[in-house]
Amino acid sequence: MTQMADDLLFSVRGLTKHFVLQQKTWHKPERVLRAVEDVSFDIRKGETFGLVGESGSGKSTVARLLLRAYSLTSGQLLFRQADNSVIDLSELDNRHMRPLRREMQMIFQDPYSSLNPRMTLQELIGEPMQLHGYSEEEIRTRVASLLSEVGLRPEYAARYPHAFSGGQRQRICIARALALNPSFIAADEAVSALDVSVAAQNINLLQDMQEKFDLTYLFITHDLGMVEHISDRLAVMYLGRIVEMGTTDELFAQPKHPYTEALLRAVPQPDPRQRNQEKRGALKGEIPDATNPPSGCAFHPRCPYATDLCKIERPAQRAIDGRQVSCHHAETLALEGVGT
Ligand SMILES: Nc1ncnc2c1ncn2[C@@H]1O[C@H](COP(=O)(O)OP(=O)(O)OP(=O)(O)O)[C@@H](O)[C@H]1O
Repeated sequence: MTQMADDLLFSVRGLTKHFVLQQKTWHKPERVLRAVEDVSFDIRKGETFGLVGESGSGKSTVARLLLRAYSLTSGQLLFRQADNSVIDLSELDNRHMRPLRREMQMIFQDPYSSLNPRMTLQELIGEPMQLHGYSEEEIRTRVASLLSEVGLRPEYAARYPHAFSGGQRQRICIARALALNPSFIAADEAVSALDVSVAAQNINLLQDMQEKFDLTYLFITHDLGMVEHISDRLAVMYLGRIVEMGTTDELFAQPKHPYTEALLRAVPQPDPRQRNQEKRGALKGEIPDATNPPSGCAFHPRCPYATDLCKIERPAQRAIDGRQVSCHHAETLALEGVGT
């Protein structure tokens, strides 16, 4: 039988996803896009694990791999099922994944496009239950209770999504995600499109739901400011790899990877003394092409601390002060965090 520590929901080892891009001209060789490369982490039961990094760093691909919306190029993906048994999802085909899908759900950034405008809230939230054979009566009762759980009135069930604001539509998505009583929800930029105050309300709702229904979250965002209050632990991704991983408090207070420091610089600071965006370590340039990654450390072309070694040799991931870091100079750099 497959084993993992009792307190874990997911144990991910060597997760890798390459997309083979077909060339338009037949005589050109295929190009391989390394979206996720040798990523390992654990997600503990009941925690919120944050995944941060710029657009294109591979966050959504990791979430889709965890839910097995994509096949893996390689790696191991252990998951604890509702009956407490552990299963390796990496080898399962669609048919064997089907019964497991109810335990894992995803919420996306854009509540406008992820809700079918021609379906009522009753149909939208009830659909997953219908697919799993619930009776009409069970569905009606559960939709009404889910609507009130997410702060919407049960009588809204007959309405269509266009009648609701962006924040309310996101709540409809949350209700739909909760319909089958999952143990795990991946929230992919779930509140990024919302105004700050509406985003904060929906984060509070997610936290309330987590406590009430014993949920474990993977919370994905490009905005470090968003994860500070919701995530227990964080992994920072750059060009398909995790460059730093640790508790949110530690990463914010004292980053050990220059990329984490640079992302922290972009977090708006309420304290005017900390508002200088041009400080040492501010992020310049763009994330490189994942079909042609830089040599050595992939971050070296943008890193203010890069040395010749960084250009040649890719740093291994090492444990430093209880954190996982891949930077040649992590022990010697005195990087700046933000006051928490
Ligand atoms: N289905 C796909 N086919 C080919 N390439 C893909 C596919 N999905 C993602 N990619 C590529 O994989 C890389 C990682 O993308 P991914 O969406 O996982 O990043 P991300 O960090 O979630 O960014 P974003 O927030 O923009 O989605 C990108 O270079 C992207 O273009």
